[in-house]
Parts: sequence; C-alpha cells; structure tokens
Amino acid sequence: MSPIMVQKAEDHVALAAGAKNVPFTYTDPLSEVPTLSVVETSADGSTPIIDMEALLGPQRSEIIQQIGLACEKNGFFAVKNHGIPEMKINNMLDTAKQFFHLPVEERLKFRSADPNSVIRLVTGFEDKTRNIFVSRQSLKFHCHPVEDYQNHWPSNPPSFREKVGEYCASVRKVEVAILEAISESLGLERDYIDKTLKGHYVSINYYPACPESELDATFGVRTHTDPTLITILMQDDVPGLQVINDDKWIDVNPIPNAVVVHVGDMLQALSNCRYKSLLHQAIVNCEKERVSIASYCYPSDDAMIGPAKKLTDNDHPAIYKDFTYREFHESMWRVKCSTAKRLDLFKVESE
Ligand SMILES: O=C(O)CCC(=O)C(=O)O
Ligand SMILES: [Fe+2]
Repeated sequence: MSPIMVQKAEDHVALAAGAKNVPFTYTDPLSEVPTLSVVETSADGSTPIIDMEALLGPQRSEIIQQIGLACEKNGFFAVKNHGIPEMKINNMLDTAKQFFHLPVEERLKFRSADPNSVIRLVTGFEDKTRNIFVSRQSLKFHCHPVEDYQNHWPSNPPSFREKVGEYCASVRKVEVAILEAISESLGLERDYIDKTLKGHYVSINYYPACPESELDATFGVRTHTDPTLITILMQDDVPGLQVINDDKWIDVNPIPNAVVVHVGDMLQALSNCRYKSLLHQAIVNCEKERVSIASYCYPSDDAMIGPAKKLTDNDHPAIYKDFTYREFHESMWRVKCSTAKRLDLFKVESE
C-alpha cells in the first residue's frame, strides 16, 4: 500500500469510530443495479449543451425544445452561460477542499445518522453485498433560503458560510430558470414545477485520491438515480462522473464553468415517464482528489407529484398515482433502493 492509501484508510477508520450511530446505507438487491462494463468517453457532441443566456432572448422556444429533447433522450445536459460568476464557482470549490482537508475531528462535528438533520457529514464505507468500498465523503446541508441555515454550517474554514452562501444563492436562480424551461418543454404552465418546489439541498462531495481497500473495487458513488426533480452538478476539473445512455456507461467529463443538470425521480413521475431519472455513478481517480457540488431541487412535503394531468389521456394513461413528496420520502428510507425503481410503489397497477 502506498502512504496515501494508508493515510486514507486510517482516516476512514477514525471517522467510523467517531460515529455515534451506524450511518444509513442503501442495500439494493444486486439485480437492480446495471452491470454494464463498456465505458465510452463522452465524445464531442454527446453531452447536450444548453446555452442558458439564449433562454432569455428571442431563441427561447428553440432552447426549450433542446432542453426537452435532452431530458427525453439523455436524461442530462450541460448548461453554459448560466450566470453563476466564475469567481463564486472557484470560491465554492476551494472552500469545499479546505473543509475536507481539515483534521478529522473538526469534520466529525457534523456527523449525524439522521437523514433529516439540517447538516450532516457522510463518510466512506464498505458495501458488503457487493464487496466494494464507497469512498465518497460528503457534507450535506439545507440551504434555501441561505439566511435560515447558514448558522448551522461550519465556521471552519472561516470563509465557509460566506462563500458557500454566495454559491447557493446563485445556483438557486439557475434551478428556477431551468425548471421553468422544463415545465414549458412538457407543455405545462411555466411555473407548474416551480410551484411544487421547496428546498434546495446541497451535497459537497469529496473523493480522496486512490482510496484503495482490501475489497474487490473502490467506487466514488455507486450507481443511483437522484430522488429529486432535478440535480445541478458542478464538478471541478477531475473527471469521475459516469452516466448510462443508450445502455452504455459514458464518461461525462467536466466542461469548464458549465454545470450538469440531471433528471431526477420526481421529474420522471411528474412527466409520466417522458423524462427518465438518470442512472449515474462516480469513479475515483488514482492521481487526484476530486470535488463535486450537487444541488438537489426537491418538492415541498405536501406537493402532489403524480403525472401532470395535461400529460395523460387514453393513449398515455397515468403510470403513477398521485402521491405527496412526504409519502415518497418516507417510503424511500423504508425500501432502501437507490434507483428510480423505488417509484414502483406508486405505480397505478400496484393499487
Ligand atoms: O460526483 C459526482 O459526479 C456525482 C455525485 C452524485 O451523483 C450525487 O451527489 O448525487
Ligand atoms: Fe447523484
């Protein structure tokens, strides 16, 4: 083992020993997780790129069509000219790294096994069913409106609250604009999805370089879909994100200053499966640490998430019944499934 690996392994043990409770982990049946092995690098043109600036101009309807097509065919797209200043992005990524470079005791202050806690640190762990080590460490917290949550955030590094707050407020504007465009792409009123929206939850993901273990393989994050309406992912310049498109894994390499938007489970239900929740994972890099910032847009507890009535008719019967986000969220922890299969509980035929 190289010194880096020993250091990371100790780090992991220290984090685990400091835990008050056993961390929550998913235990999907193996059969639910695709085992495709071919990975293609996203060739030029295979990541749809949306120019958000053009959404505000005379080309709006054309861009909305492009967004609709990307959601339907790919389940993800990159967004450039989103309006988040480059400096705020760099500050966010730097602050994230500074936090994860702090001594382990400092980070452990945020450890919590309660998924409803306003902030919690989640650490790497062994997935015994697959004999793999999942190396992602993440700091997850609520952040909308920023002022309501900022006091719960780390005060170390000292710039954390300010820099992270600035990024979160900027990304919120992008979320709203994208959700409006997605609503329109489905032929719904502009604020149809937006008005179901509640919070905004951020996961700062940190992947140490080459955190090998004795197990069969090390993953950054295992294959999953996000239980969100959409997720907006900002990556640093180290590749790691992979998505399934056309039954193949493809690498979605970082595009400088662009964010990646994923379709989540709630949008799959609301669109009556026209847009499918994106299966994705992150791999680890042997030379470099990696940071990504995931902004999860999720509905308020009482929001109804059945298929929009306008999208169903005799030819397109509703696949899901109406359910609230609260019902989905409660079932999500019970079924312990990390893919959109967890929506099956809400299918019309299961009534
Ligand atoms: O780091 C990545 O590229 C993916 C992270 C992710 O999937 C998530 O936070 O839900
Ligand atoms: Fe994800």
